[in-house]
Amino acid sequence: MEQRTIAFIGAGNMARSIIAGLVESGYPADKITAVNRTPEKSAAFRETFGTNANEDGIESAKQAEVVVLGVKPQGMEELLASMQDVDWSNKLAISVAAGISVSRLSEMAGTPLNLVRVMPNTPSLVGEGMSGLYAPESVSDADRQFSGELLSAVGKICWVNEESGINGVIAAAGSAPAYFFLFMEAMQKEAERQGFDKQTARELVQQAALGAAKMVVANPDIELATLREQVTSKGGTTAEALNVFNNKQLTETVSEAMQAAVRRAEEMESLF
Ligand SMILES: NC(=O)C1=CN([C@@H]2O[C@H](COP(=O)(O)OP(=O)(O)OC[C@H]3O[C@@H](n4cnc5c(N)ncnc54)[C@H](O)[C@@H]3O)[C@@H](O)[C@H]2O)C=CC1
Ligand SMILES: O=C(O)[C@@H]1CCC=N1
Repeated sequence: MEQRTIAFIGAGNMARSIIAGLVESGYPADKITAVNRTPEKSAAFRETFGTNANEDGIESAKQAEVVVLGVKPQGMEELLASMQDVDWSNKLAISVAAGISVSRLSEMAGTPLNLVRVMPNTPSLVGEGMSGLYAPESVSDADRQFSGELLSAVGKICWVNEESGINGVIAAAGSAPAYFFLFMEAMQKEAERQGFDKQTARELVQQAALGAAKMVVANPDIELATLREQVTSKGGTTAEALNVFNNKQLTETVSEAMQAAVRRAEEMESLF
């Protein structure tokens, strides 16, 4: 892929996941700058990943060809307002923030940004990210291609044609690792209750999750329902467990949870 200088401003959990995946994929660490207000946090990027790192978002943005805005949505307005001296005209900006539109980000910057919105997720850390991207028509093919390749270096990508599609990506992928972690946490707890030590309980659960995910990936032509049925012997144990999930309306609960994530993203659009 093309190698441009990239500054990650607000290098926290999400930016760290992308940076780790990028460096692991062979992107030159010296083309990456991680900026965090806390010196210990920025130093950790230098030490762990060999990237440049500092606490000066404005200077780093000025020097970079690509600026990834990685702060929390609550901090975005303050960050962009502090960057009035940055000449955005020849830069590609990438925002990973939930709930802030392209037009709102430009308003915060006080100038029309050449901006791609990305909704990544933390498995980017291990090269298994899933990112949704949205670019307004004004973004060039070269910048679209670069953004797509950047996120492809840390996982899979999909483009959405409407900006509202980003909120759907949040519900199905951005927030989704947390759903699976919660499910696994609950399973680990119960396995411990049933007598396994913590480490064994975790191994039982994580390996089952990994195996299930790998089976899904390895069998794109087999419906998820069929994979489920293959585990479920008539009159057996799985059927009993699934009955409990169905009686407690797991499917409806999952829908409600995903809808709540979308609603919150929409709400944030009016807050920030
Ligand atoms: N954590 C996740 O799984 C995902 C997060 N996102 C988005 O990523 C963004 C960041 O989220 P996290 O990484 O979880 O938050 P975080 O709190 O871990 O990272 C943000 C970092 O920015 C630093 N920071 C704040 N203001 C700064 C400034 N003016 N200059 C330099 N550094 C500054 C903070 O010290 C913090 O370390 C959010 O907008 C969120 O919507 C998107 C997809 C997934
Ligand atoms: O919880 C959040 O708002 C962010 C966006 C997707 C994952 N984390």
